[in-house]
Amino acid sequence: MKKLVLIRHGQSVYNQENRFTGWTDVDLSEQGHIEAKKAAEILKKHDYNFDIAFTSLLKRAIKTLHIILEDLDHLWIPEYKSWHLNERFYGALQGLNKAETAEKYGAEQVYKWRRAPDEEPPKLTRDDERFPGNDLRYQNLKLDELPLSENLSDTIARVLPFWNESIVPAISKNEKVIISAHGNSLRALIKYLDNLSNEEVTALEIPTGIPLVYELEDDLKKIRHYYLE
Ligand SMILES: O=C(O)[C@@H](CO)OP(=O)(O)O
Repeated sequence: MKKLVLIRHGQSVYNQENRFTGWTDVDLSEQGHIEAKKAAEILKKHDYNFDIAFTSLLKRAIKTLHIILEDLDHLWIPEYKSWHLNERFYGALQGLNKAETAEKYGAEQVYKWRRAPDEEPPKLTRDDERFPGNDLRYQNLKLDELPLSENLSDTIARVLPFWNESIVPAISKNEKVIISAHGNSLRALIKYLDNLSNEEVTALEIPTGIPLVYELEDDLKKIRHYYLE
C-alpha cells in the first residue's frame, strides 16, 4: 500500500479578507502560520516522514510546506515547484472581494464562478497588470499556457499531466510524497483520484492546513482517504 499526503496551504491574507485569490501571490495570514504549524504537529504525532515534496509557485503553499518540513526536520528533502499546481486562475475576479462581487452580480453567479466546473470567470486582458505574462516566474510558459481565466476543467487539464509525469513516478518508486497546493488544484486532483462526478466535485470543500492522506493500491487506485487529526 502507498500513502500520499495532500495539504491545502494555511489561511492566506486574501482568504482572511474574503478576496478572490487565484494566482495572486499573497502571504499566509497569522492564522495560516498557526495552521501550518498545527499540521506539522499532527504529522509528527502520527510519525509521518517524506522522501519528496511538490508544491506550486505561490508563497502561501511554499511557506506552508516549509513550515511543515522544518518542524519535521525535513528541509533537506528534494522539493519541486511547478505552476501546474498553482491555484485555479481566477481571471478578472482576482483581488475583488467575494461578498461585494456577489452583491454586484448575484450570489448564484458568484457560486457558479466559484464552484461550477465548466463556468469560466470573466477573463482578464493581456495588458492587465495581473496577467501572469508580466511575472518573471512564468517566463518559460508559452503564450497559450498563460491563462486569462480558468474553470475547474482547465485546472484539471494542467494538474493531471504534472501528476502523471512528475508525481506518479515518485509514488511508483515507493517514495513518500507530500503535495502542498491550493483549494482548486487539489479539488482537480481529488476529482481524478476519487473519480468524482461534476456534481460531487462542486460540493467538495477542502479545509486549509489539514493533512489529507490518500492510501493507494500498487497500481495507484485509491483505497481510502482521511484527514489526520
Ligand atoms: O480565491 C481563491 O483563489 C479560491 C481559494 O481561496 O477561492 P474559492 O473558494 O472561490 O475557490
